[in-house]
Amino acid sequence: MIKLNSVSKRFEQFEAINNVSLSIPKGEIYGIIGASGAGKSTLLRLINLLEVPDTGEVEVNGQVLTSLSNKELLQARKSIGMIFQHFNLVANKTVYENVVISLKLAGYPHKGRRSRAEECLEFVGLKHFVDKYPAQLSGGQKQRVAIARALANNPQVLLCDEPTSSLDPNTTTEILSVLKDINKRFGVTVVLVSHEMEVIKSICTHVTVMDHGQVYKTLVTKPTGIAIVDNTPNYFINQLVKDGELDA
Ligand SMILES: Nc1ncnc2c1ncn2[C@@H]1O[C@H](COP(=O)(O)OP(=O)(O)OP(=O)(O)O)[C@@H](O)[C@H]1O
Repeated sequence: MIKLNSVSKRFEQFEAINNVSLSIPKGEIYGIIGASGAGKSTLLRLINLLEVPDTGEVEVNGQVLTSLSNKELLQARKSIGMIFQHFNLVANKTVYENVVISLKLAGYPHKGRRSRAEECLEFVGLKHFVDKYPAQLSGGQKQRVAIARALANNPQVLLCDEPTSSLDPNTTTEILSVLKDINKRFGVTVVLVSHEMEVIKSICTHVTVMDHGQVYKTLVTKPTGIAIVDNTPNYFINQLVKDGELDA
């Protein structure tokens, strides 16, 4: 369970998050949507204290993060993974090194690091990519590496900041399937920030609509399921002909 109690965050004079209270139930896929600048990313970053609130309390898995010492916070953050729109991989490190980094930082026992990193890469379907560099991967593959890295320390929560916004529809489908699988198999609570309505509707069971730094409304939703994307040449031609754009 994640709880925000009357949380506010200012950037200079600008109130990016204004007195937000929110409860995110354990084991759910929770969406946050809203217009650009509504405060979605800031809200997400407040959950693991990447942004420190000016006022209010943040509680994750029964721990009030806002009351912890820096050392205790580092420990608590092990149970909160995060992925980003632009993947944030280290360019001069291999796929394997990018994943093992998070194990090293968390003080994971040296002996088990390789097998744990490989296990996570296998889960995201990239076991044979261990020696590649980020530049040699597609966007979807880069996001899978980032997911493997986020999963390495067995988090209970996965924060996702626009994870599919740089990806094409087909790859978006793949990544959403991975997120859903993580939620189902490991019971990880997924918090998904996106401006893409179809993404939010497809897998979320609860959705908060943000507006001007505040919660506008929270709804319990029924996931519509992940759309299968047809990317055959004939699909594109049929769409173009149907729309009258092309003389077949
Ligand atoms: N580090 C910062 N310094 C100054 N202003 C910031 C900072 N981070 C966010 N803001 C401002 O806070 C507001 C909310 O930003 P945020 O990124 O949370 O919105 P968002 O809903 O995620 O938008 P988008 O969909 O465009 O990413 C914006 O007006 C933004 O310019």
